[in-house]
Amino acid sequence: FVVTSPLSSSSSTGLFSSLKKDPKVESKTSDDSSASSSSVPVKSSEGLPFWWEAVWKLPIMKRGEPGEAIIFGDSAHVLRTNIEQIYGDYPSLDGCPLAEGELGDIADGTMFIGLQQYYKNYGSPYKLCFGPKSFLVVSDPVQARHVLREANTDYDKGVLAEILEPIMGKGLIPADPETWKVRRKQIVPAFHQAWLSYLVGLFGYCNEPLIKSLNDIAESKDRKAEMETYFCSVALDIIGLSIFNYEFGSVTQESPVIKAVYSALVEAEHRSMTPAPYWDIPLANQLVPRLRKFNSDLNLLNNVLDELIDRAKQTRQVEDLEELEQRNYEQVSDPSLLRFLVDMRGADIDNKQLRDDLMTMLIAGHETTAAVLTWALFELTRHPECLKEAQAEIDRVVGDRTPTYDDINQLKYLRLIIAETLRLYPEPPLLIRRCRTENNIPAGGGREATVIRGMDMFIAIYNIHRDERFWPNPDQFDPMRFTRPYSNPDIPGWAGYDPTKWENKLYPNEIASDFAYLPFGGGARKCVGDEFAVLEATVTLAMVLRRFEFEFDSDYQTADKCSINDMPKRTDHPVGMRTGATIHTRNGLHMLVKKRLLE
Ligand code: HEM
Repeated sequence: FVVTSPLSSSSSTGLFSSLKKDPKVESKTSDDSSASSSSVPVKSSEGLPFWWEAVWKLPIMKRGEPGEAIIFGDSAHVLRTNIEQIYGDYPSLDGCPLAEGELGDIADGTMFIGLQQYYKNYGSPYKLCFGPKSFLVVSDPVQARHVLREANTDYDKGVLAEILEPIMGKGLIPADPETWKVRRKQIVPAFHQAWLSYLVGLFGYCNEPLIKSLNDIAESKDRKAEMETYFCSVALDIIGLSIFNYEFGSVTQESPVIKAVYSALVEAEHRSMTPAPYWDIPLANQLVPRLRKFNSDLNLLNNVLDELIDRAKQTRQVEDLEELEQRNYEQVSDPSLLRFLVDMRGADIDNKQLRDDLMTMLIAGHETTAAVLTWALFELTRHPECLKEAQAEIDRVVGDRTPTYDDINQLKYLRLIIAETLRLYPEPPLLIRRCRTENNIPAGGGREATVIRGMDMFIAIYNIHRDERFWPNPDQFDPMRFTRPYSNPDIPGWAGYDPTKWENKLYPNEIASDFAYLPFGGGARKCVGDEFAVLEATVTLAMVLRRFEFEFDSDYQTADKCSINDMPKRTDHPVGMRTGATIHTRNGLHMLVKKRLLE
């Protein structure tokens, strides 16, 4: 979930610098939305000195078997990549061009936008070096499908796992393949239908404090609300109650535990942006004030989770999986996912593993949903016609009731709004992988490439979602696009988008789009909380949009800023975009709130 950007210390000269302007590469304008793999031909290997291929191949011959340390392979690759760059006339034998451009394009906290510009110049995949690291950037559905589904066992979470391990331990996201296999099998059934149906009511309950707070704001003199913060709070309350039966109450109060959650999130984000893992240096955790604070917050959080786990274990009632899946949740005093995991027969999990699972869920399921709610409200406020249609649907289906599971099924337009928001603002915008063994990726709409063992990779979901070869008018907010089929015969191996393939599902998924739409990833490591998240976002939007109207707070729209209707990726945009683990606003979503006049 973390976008790594180990950029800040890399200089723009010297062996390990690769980002400089190349006058030979003609930049397309920033409005171009498709990439052309032919814009930068990969140099031919004909006429090469005999030693070049030997230099390139030598480190590969020395690489060990999957599962062994990969440091050598990785360093060797970087060295080669840098040699390729310095002696620019030699081809890249893995088939990928080396991206060159202004460092500022990706160093300002919006890395995914810089990567999109390189994609327009270089196609997919291209290679990027910063500091002592190099990454392959994949921006093609056929290639993404290959890495995530067909060759998924050849890849692991690499640098992401290294960053998250101190926080999430062996939770599902950073877990090594062996641990992951066991835990995934036990966690997936916990997201069963009876629980999800019950949760819809619980989501409604968690939204009540938000509705009350917005009511108070609407009645106040200035009517101002920073909605991103409110959505973060409601998402935290929902995760707390549904995953481990803990009431954060964060919409209405602050507490040391809530602060500790945010500290963990901020630290995960900070680490993702820091080139040198100084937290691994001996004694750093005792001496660096920032790390001392983080460790004490993490301890606090771990203690809370340990206590909840102990309590759940003390009251353990072992049941078979089938019995658990048929629980009548209306009569259960603790409906949490923790309870399910503890009660499952045969799942005698140690406390540390359970804590890692809970922490992972807390972090993975909180900011992501808050972000989709924030950007949905942002886009709906910019598109009043969509907002009106959504409100008419909510009035018709739900009215003043708390939504039920059946209601969510009928709120199709609202779900399309959520899907379209996730297309434009994927959370996270990049997936991270590391190659465990040499692998060839297919050309798709780009070029074939050989990925060597140890190579780090970004799968740039943001680029795929905003490419007009897969999504016509890609920057346009158009929820109804998911009702129209689309194909593009120019992309070999891409089956196109077929709306009939997600009938009876909650959202248009990666199967219907043949991996051109990946809001929840795809393949074996696909999000386990996808339906949970769509239900949660639909309930929250239904309850909020039924009762309130919003307008942008003009205090944030000053003369020196561009219009609210411009692309939020512009740095002078009043809302703006910034990458952390997810796409945040740069300046907050400042709104004026008004009660809705209902007939
Ligand atoms: C809108 C909300 C959400 C979005 C956009 C989202 C997105 C994603 C994506 C893209 C992945 C794949 C990561 C990868 O392949 O590297 C993922 C994995 C995961 N997500 Fe979500 N997620 C959301 C909500 C949730 C919720 C609510 C939960 C739990 C309650 C959750 C739990 C997880 C877990 C445990 C994984 C790791 C799965 C594995 O590796 O087996 N997510 N999510």
